[in-house]
Amino acid sequence: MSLAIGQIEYANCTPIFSALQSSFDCSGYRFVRGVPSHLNRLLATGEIDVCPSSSIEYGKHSDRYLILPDLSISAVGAVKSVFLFSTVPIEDLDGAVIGMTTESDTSVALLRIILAKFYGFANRFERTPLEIKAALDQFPGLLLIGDNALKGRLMHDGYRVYDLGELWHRFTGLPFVFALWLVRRATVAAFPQEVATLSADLIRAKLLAYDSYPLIAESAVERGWIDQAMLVDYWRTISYDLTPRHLEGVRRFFSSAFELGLLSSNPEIEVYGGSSGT
Ligand SMILES: C=C(O[C@@H]1C=C(C(=O)O)C=C[C@H]1O)C(=O)O
Repeated sequence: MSLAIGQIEYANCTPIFSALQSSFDCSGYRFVRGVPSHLNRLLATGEIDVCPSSSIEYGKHSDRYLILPDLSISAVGAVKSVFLFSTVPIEDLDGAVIGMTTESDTSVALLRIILAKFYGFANRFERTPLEIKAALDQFPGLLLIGDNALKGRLMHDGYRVYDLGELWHRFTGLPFVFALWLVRRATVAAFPQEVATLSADLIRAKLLAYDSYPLIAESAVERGWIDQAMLVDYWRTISYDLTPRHLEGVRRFFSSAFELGLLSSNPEIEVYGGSSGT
């Protein structure tokens, strides 16, 4: 038996996976790479067991998952990789059709919440696989996440750029949790010891990574397109923790998504190991 672990192929996941794979026994794991929206589907159908998943995936199928403790991909303010790029000021986007990446599930919901609830706008949204320039020829606004957002910022300077982590924080004062580490309840029942070991090792890997960003960045694959100092700065911007305050952010996000009809229920938060995080 091996646990199938989803591995998001973005720079934000490099530190924890590189620490896990270099310092812990991974012989019992199979790593499945992909973008978040694809991995969310594999987790929902049981093709993988554990994954740093779009946080809204927990809200959609909370009956299937538990949340691994002390882990997330979050930001307290700017996140530096979830951007609304636009050709006009955000204040002028009321009524516009906004393009959105096909790779995200959480940030697309966050953008809807920000524009509808915080700005009071009525927009339509269209998923698009187009690259940034072609998309912004067609739409006045475009949501990108992960490496495409980082690259978009580095390689194009003619657009306005709004950081969704920063907008969320400005309007709520709370951290925003983009990803939660989710484990299938069925996997916990079938392989309790393996899940306990993985959960503990991931927390240790996170702490190891916190102490070794410059070293990890030296040989990271992302160095082909981003320099070491920027990569380290990006990782230091992200919060990989899951504190009670982060969980407050998750609850606010879920209740807003529920109010807008983006979730069919407002789920209870259940953390693996029994804590509700409060
Ligand atoms: C901060 C980020 O967090 C992510 C955003 C996700 C989403 O929008 O669904 C999912 C996983 C994370 O990779 C990012 O990708 O830039």
